[in-house]
Amino acid sequence: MSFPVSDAAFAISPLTAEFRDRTVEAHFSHHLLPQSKAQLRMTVMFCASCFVLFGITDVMSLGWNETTMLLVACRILVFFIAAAGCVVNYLHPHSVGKAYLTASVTEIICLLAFALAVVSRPAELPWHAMAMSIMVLVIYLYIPNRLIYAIAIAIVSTIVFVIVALILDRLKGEEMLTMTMLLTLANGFGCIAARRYSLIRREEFRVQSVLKNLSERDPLTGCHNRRYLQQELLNMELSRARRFRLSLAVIVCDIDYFKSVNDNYGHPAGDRVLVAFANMMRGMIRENVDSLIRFGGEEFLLVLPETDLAGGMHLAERMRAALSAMSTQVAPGEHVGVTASFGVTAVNFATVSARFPQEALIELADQLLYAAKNGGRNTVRALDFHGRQGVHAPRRIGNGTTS
Ligand SMILES: Nc1nc2c(ncn2[C@@H]2O[C@H](COP(=O)(O)OP(=O)(O)OP(=O)(O)O)[C@@H](O)[C@H]2O)c(=O)[nH]1
Repeated sequence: MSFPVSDAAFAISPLTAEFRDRTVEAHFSHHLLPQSKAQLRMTVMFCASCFVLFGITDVMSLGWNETTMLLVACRILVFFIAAAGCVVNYLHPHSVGKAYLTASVTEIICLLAFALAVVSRPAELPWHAMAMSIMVLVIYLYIPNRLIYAIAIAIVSTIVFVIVALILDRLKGEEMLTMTMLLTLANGFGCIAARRYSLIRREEFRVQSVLKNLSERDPLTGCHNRRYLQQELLNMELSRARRFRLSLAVIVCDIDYFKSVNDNYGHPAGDRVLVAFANMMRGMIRENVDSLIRFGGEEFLLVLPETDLAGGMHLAERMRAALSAMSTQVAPGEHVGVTASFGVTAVNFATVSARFPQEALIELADQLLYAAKNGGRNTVRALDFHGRQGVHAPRRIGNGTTS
């Protein structure tokens, strides 16, 4: 996972202790999902098992009668609801919402069953108050859930418990006050600790994302860098295309006579031209599908999944035409226009079955780029990749000519 990051993207809402930006929050949740699901499974089943085990105290307190049977049945129901939630999460390993739903539903059903035990065994109210404090802490700190859901469930259940205690009228005034204060403290400390935990995990995620971006992206243009292309992206896209027998196109492009831009207008002006070129190309590709890589100084590479040679050529030609019609302001009143040369290749895994090193595809696109440079620049050269190179004469488009 990698996405362009800015400080603003990592702003956290003080109310929810989550990232304000929903996309960043979704990245964060998915990043933690395997760990959260494992923790959810373990904690929910452990809590549900303990809850069933406490059925022994129902039998010891009430004997074996209809109320006891109802309580034990409720405890077993909680266990099965928790288990069903775990199965649902196992079947939907990528769903964050189902993890939160399982946590919340199990907690609510468990608290309802607990309320029944409290009403059925009113003499043990002080013990139930202690159990309630522990349950509140478990909700805040032990079962992974959104903080706002945990707060809502813990506070509402505490209020309901206090109301039930008042109705049962088993405690003296000062006992009632002590119990309410202890439950309030459990909620306060639980909430503060859960909030801190939530903030610390998000800060860790922010640091990790920033480091990942530094290692995978070019700081000037925000494009992915060559390291990311060679170590992750190309291998991943080639494997996917091979698995589903799809086409994959690669475009390599390089600004023509870029040295003269630096020489005539200065290095900062050259930087502006590079950024403008990268932004222009980024605006023309499919978001979250295609990738734009800064391959070298003024050389860029595009990886286009599910794209054949015709599609790659069409895009390269549109980019070539757009760049040659564009000018970049490099100083007040000073504009620079540049052109670029393009090499395009595509491999179709419906027909190519032989394995080849991933560099071979880039090498062919690079050779086509240099053919475009030698052929006069501001041109697109394209050739299908067959697993071997140089089988056909490259097709040349651009400058109004196609052959
Ligand atoms: N401003 C700026 N210039 C860069 C950057 N990276 C590389 N360059 C410059 O890009 C220029 C590349 O020049 P050459 O390799 O000679 O290529 P060219 O002038 O574009 O000529 P052709 O590619 O043959 O059309 C060099 O002057 C590098 O210093 C950068 O990040 N910013």
